Amino acid sequence: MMEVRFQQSPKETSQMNTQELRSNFLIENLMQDDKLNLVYSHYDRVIVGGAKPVNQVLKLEAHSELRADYFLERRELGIINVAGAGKVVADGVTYELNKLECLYLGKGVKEVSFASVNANDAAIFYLLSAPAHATYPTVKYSKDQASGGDMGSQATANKRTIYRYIHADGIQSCQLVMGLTILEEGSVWNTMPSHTHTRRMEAYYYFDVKADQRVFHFMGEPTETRHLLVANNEAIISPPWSIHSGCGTASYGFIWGMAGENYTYSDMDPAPLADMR
Ligand SMILES: O=C[C@H](O)[C@@H](O)CC(=O)C(=O)O
Ligand SMILES: [Zn+2]
Repeated sequence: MMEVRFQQSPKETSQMNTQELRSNFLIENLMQDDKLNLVYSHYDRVIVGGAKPVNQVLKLEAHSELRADYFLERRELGIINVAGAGKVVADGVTYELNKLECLYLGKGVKEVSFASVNANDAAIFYLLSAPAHATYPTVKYSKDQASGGDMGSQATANKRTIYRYIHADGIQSCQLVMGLTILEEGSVWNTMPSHTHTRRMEAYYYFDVKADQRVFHFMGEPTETRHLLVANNEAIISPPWSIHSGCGTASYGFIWGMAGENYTYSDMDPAPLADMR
């Protein structure tokens, strides 16, 4: 199933109540047993998806909205598994994907399916897709192959490691940039000080959030911040003009991904705390 979400202006967003914010920017129920769910965002035409195969093999279908013969006819796809051992089959080739391994599939791959190795320890695949106009090769990366970077400090409760998988110095793509961030135990803040990049939208997917914990995710223009209460395995569509930053009630991990004008991970416009409201 695929849901389509259109864009919202900064002004419109500033007038939304909690439920309106949630239904526009939060993706609940992304990961459901034996389902492949997709949300098509009109911000840079990025598709956020989730596949949780338990007893079944799940196929990536071309939804009619794409008017394409197959999903990756004019798109590229990044896949990261956040749970038990899994398998992705792409045009007959099987790729085993363990927790926090990433697979990039380029434009032109016709058949894609997802399966778990053990039904009682199912894989959970997070998917992020953007339009593509050239084919880059299929590449798999483990977490160790990703270029890492330690950020933040214990004193500001944001000691974390950033793993970049799909980016200029890693797996090559047309426009997709993708990786993940792991917070150290006791660290709860991500992306603080926060930033915007009006040249690229961003999608967040929070994982390893304990069942009784939550992340307060902050969004909005730097001078009009709002928040969303986020539980495990939920995703967020972050408009290009919005900050994206979160504070958990315990540590967690999240997958970030971007698409849009440029391909420069470090291109960020800082939103200094003193200027934020
Ligand atoms: O544009 C980059 C993204 O917002 C994230 O990579 C930031 C992040 O993972 C972090 O600071 O924890
Ligand atoms: Zn960002």
